[in-house]
Amino acid sequence: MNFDIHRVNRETQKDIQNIINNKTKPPGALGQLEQLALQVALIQSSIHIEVTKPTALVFASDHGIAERGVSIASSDVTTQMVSNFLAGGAAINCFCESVDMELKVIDAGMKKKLVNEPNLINQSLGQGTSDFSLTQAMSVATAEKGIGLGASQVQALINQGCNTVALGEMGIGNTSAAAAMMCALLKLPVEQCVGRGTGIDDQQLQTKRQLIANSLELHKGSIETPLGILAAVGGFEIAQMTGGILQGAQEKIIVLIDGFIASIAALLAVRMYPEARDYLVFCHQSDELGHESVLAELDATPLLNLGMRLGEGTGAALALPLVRASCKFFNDMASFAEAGVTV
Ligand SMILES: Cc1cc2ncn([C@H]3O[C@H](COP(=O)(O)O)[C@@H](O)[C@H]3O)c2cc1C
Ligand SMILES: O=C(O)c1cccnc1
Repeated sequence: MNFDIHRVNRETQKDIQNIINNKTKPPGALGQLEQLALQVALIQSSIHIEVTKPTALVFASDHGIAERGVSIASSDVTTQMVSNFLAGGAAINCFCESVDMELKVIDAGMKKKLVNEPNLINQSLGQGTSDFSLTQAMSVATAEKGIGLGASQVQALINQGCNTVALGEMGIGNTSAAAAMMCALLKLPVEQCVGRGTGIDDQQLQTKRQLIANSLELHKGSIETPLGILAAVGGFEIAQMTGGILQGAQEKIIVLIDGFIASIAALLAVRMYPEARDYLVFCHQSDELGHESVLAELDATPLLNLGMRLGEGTGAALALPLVRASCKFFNDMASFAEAGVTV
């Protein structure tokens, strides 16, 4: 799967910055919203910026490593939560509704299938990954297929007029996969990457760290490339989120990145195509250990820090009003000249 991703054109950056500086406020007084407006204006290459048909894609899949007691929940909960999403009862449903964002749920490879659910998009890569403490989570071919499937899902949204996509996930055990990927991508020890996920106790955390350290040793021959890392210790939902991010960047839309797991997909995408970074908006800082370092690596200052650690795309949905507010002030706030304000 090849992407044709270009950085934003920065020739107009000075003009855009001038527009922002001439708004009726002290220079820089809108803080991060000013950088956000600049980023969106560069992405859209326009001085009228907007959010159209914003959509959250939640990719759900299971993880063989979940059999090892690395989560407070069993893999069954992945499918149960997907039923909850489809019934409108989860946090992501509430937040999408409250910010007027469309929500789509994708089976990226759940262990337990759901039948007769017309609103569940089937892009299953299998019934969960293999246990990466024993073998590769998936083949390289499957990892590539996942990237392609995620990309096609985002392209379908773009075709319908969406210019802002949020990537979310549901997958019991996926903080183990994401943390293992983080160790491999950043060459950091487990103590700095592996956290408590859903809230495991000290004993489980020790088990999780040991398992991941041993797994990285097992896979050391195949974790030299981003794709190799995804195949060895990643997840089906992480593969599809990565593809979605890359397609969004290729098509120059706003890509909203949620918490720890989505940020690992973003890190992987940026390692594959550094140009993709320009299109990513980092929405919140999760309380999951490791997220802060991943954000620092990506030179990202998240918009929100609410002490959340949920995933599902919840942090991304909550940041959408800030993106809209940035567009609004950029388009409609009076300049000093227009308002006759002299400073
Ligand atoms: C009821 C419930 C709802 C969730 N919604 C998101 N997650 C989050 O927790 C999981 C990752 O944590 P770990 O690696 O510890 O399993 C993912 O499914 C993630 O989306 C949930 C987890 C649970 C239990
Ligand atoms: O930040 C996240 O994405 C996260 C953290 C803990 C559990 N699930 C998701």
